[in-house]
Order: sequence, then C-alpha cells, then structure tokens
Amino acid sequence: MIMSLLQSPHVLIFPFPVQGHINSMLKLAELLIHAGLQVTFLNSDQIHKRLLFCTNILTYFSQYPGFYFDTIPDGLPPDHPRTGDRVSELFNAINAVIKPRFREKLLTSTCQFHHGKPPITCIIADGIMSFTVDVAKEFRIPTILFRTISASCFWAFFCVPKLIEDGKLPLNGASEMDGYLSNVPGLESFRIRDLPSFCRTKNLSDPSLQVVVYETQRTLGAYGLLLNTFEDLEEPALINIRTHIPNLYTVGPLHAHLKSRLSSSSQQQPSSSSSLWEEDRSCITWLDSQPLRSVVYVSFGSMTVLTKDQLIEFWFGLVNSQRPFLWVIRPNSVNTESDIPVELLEATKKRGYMVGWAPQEEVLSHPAIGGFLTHSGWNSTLECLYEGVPMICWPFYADQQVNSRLVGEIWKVGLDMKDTCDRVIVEKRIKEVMEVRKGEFLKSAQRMAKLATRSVETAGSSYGNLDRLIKDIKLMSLGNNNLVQW
Ligand SMILES: O=c1ccn([C@@H]2O[C@H](COP(=O)(O)OP(=O)(O)O[C@H]3O[C@H](CO)[C@@H](O)[C@H](O)[C@H]3O)[C@@H](O)[C@H]2O)c(=O)[nH]1
Ligand SMILES: C[C@H]1CC[C@@H]2C(C(=O)O)=CO[C@@H](O)[C@@H]21
Repeated sequence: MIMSLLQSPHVLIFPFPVQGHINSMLKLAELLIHAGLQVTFLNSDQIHKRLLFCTNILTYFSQYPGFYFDTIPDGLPPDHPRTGDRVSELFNAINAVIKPRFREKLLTSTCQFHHGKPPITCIIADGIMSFTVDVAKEFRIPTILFRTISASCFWAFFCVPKLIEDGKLPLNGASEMDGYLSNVPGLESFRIRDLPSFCRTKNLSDPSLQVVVYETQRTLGAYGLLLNTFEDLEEPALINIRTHIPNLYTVGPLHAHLKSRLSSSSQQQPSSSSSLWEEDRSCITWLDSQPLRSVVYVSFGSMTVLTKDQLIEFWFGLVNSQRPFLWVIRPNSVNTESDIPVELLEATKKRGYMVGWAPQEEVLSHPAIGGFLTHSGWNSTLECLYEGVPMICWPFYADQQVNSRLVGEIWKVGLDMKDTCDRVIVEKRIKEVMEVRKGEFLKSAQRMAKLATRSVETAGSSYGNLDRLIKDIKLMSLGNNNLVQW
C-alpha cells in the first residue's frame, strides 16, 4: 500500500560480460522478477546479440511484465575471443568504456519513468566491477555486489594482502608451491598451489592480480555482498568473510534455487537457456543410449583455451580409460590446428560423442553420466554438486584452482588433477572415479547434493537469505537505505 504511493522496487542487474557470470546473474534476475520486483538486466551489446541468436530469451522473459533488457558497449571488437588468456584486455576495456557509459546510463535510468520504466532503486552489480558502487553513490542508489565465484576464492583474494605481509607471496620458486597456508584462518587446508592462478606470479604488480585483489577489497564499500553458494558448503570461508562484511547473502546454488521456486509456483515451464553458443541437443539422444552412470562428461567451460598438446593428452587419457565420453569442444577453444592421430578418431567413433556446446544442466542430470572432467568453473562445480556426480578437476585459471581443492580435499567428491594432464594420469584418474573409488565418491557426492537441495527449499538457508534480500530491496525503494548500514 505505502509502496504504491512511493517508488516501486526496480533492480538494475549488471553482470561482467562473460558466460559464467551471465548464467548466475540471469537466474538471480528471474528469482527477483518472480518475487514481484521489477528488473532491468544490463548486458554488453555483444552478449545480448549472442543471446538473441542462440536462445529464446526475449520470448521467455516477455511472460514477466516489468522485466527489461538494456545494453551497453564493452569496448572490445565483436570478434575478440574474450577468453581467459586475454581477460586483462576485458578489464582494460571496462575501465575505458563501460565505466563512463554506466554513469550516463544511470543518469537516465534514475529519471522518473524514462522510456516507461520506473527509476532504479537498487543495483546488483558484478563484484568484479566495483566502480558501479562509486557511480551509484553519486545517484544515492544502494549497490549490492554479486561476486560469481566461490566464497572460498573470495576469501583467498581477501587474504592476499596478509599473505604478502606474511612473506607467502610473491612466490619465489616452484618448491614453495606445496607449502600449506596453515596460518590463514579458513584456508588451513590450502596450499599455495591451490590459491587463485593470479597468485602464481613473481611480480606483485601483475595487473590481473592487482585487479582481483583491489576489487575484493572494494566490496567493503557496498551495501552488501551476494554469493552463489550455501551455508553448509563453505562454512569456514563464510564465517571469516562475515567478520569483515556482515551483510552477506548466500542464495545458491542459484540454478537449483530458481527450479525450486518455479516448481512450487504455478509456473511449470523450465527456465530459458542463457547459452552464448548454440546448444547441440543431439548429445541427449546419444546419452539416452548409454548405460547408467557409465559416461564421462568433459567440458572446460566458456573461457579455457587448450594447447594442441593438452588436447591430445586428454584425448588419449579418455580413450585409454575405455569409458564412453561426451566431450564439449567449444569453437576456437584449441589454440592451434591439430592433426589428430587416427587411433583417437577411430576410438571416438566407437565410444565418444563430441559437440560444440551442450545443454549442460540437462547433461549433468542425465542418468547415464557417471563423472565430470571439468575445469572447475564455479557454475559447473555447483551444477555437478547438485546432481551428485563425482568430478575430476583440471583447473585452468582464476578461481578454478581453489574450487578444485574444495572438490578433492574438503568435500571429497572427486579428484583434483591440477597442473597435469599427462595421458597416463588422466586415464588413471578417470578409472579411479568411474570404477576403483566409485562408491566412495558417489556417497559423498550424493550427501552434498542433498545439502544443496535442502538449502533452496522453503526452510533452507539460501531460501531464507533470498527472502531477506527481497525484503531489503523493498525497503530501499521506500528510501530507507539506512535500515542496513551503508
Ligand atoms: O557446453 C556447455 C558448457 C558450459 N555450459 C554452461 O556454461 C557455464 C560455464 O560456467 P563456469 O563453469 O562457471 O565456467 P566459465 O565459463 O569458465 O566461467 C567463468 O566464470 C565463473 C564464475 O565466475 C568462474 O568460476 C570461472 O572460473 C570463469 O572462467 C555453466 O553454467 C554451464 O552449465 C553450457 O551450458 N554448455
Ligand atoms: C574474467 C575473470 C577474471 C576475474 C573474474 C573472477 C572473479 O574473481 O570474480 C573469476 O573468474 C572469472 O570469471 C572472472
């Protein structure tokens, strides 16, 4: 009643423009619109074009009055690969182009009913773009930062200044990689090797390290922090983060949370895909013909680039393991042309299936899947965990080195194969997960899956935290920003 006399809550959601960030932030957007808030989802031009080409996103979201897409240039040429090895170019473009454009955008979006939309009352921006907090403050709009990585990786970034102070970083030589971080609360079971890849530098002025550490510290200036995780999953990191950032919303796994809320409402339609590549659904038909829990699913996400040697080592390892496999090889994800040995091609015809991009959530929930050889991106980790499927982890970069340690050492739902993809080791690890230690991994994976499911059900922690987030956003629109200190 009071609300209708004042401003109706309208949230601007602004993801960093890459697949792994779009996916979780769009799930969050749908959860908020489903709860009756208005939402504008701000994409880069390039991402938006690709979504329009590969998905039915516009038709799907047209069911929600009050949901809007908006776009902004990211400053890179359309054919830039935006892969992990060139992420610093994306950081630079964001500073040079997105930041000033974002300010212009807010100038109009805060106006009363610009293009028929109500003014923005809250911003949920990607935690790697903390400039949004400063710009929004000029317009007196509270900003919640959503960091799309694990709480453990966020905490590791937060601890980098302490690691430098303690002389653990910079790394002096390879021999230090296996030293434990026993003095860092919350990271006692981690080695230097398990820190985010950006920490593997001898140069503390390395721009990528500087960006991630700076962005993490800047979270302190936001209204709150949102993480795609759940309380039972990363308790040690969450306890430590809360000592610095008390207003923390853990609302994940978001893909499962959305499923849970949609299925308990009248809406039965599954959510829209947000893939930036066309999903090849023929792999589901192929999976239908495979025995129960027999297939190794292989995907290295949207930003990994393999060398020819790595490709061949993985391929031999898979073929020699004698298991059926479904492998996503993203277009342009191998950085040289490769002559593939005939024996690999022959074996793949018999036991393998390859696609350029798969409907991954559906693949992971398929009964034929027995294990996931993954790069340990955070979305892939959560999606797999939720399905109770054991993992073999080969982290490529960024937060993935942390996530694979969680899988192998903390949750014990698979094996961490970081820093090697030698064919003999790949074969051995696959056999361990799919055969030798299958029962053990399956048991712990299914236990974690239950916890994940519980967290997004009515009485679960993530469910409760999302309700609190929605309540806080509604209070903001009443101009009550001081209710939570900001
Ligand atoms: O064939 C495929 C392969 C992947 N996916 C989806 O694409 C997403 C991939 O995300 P993620 O597993 O997180 O990996 P990246 O694409 O590499 O994501 C980036 O963003 C993540 C969130 O910040 C980080 O954890 C990663 O390290 C970073 O590389 C997931 O939702 C998958 O379901 C598909 O739909 N089809
Ligand atoms: C593009 C990558 C560099 C930093 C981002 C990130 C983060 O720390 O938020 C983790 O992995 C990648 O998704 C992002």
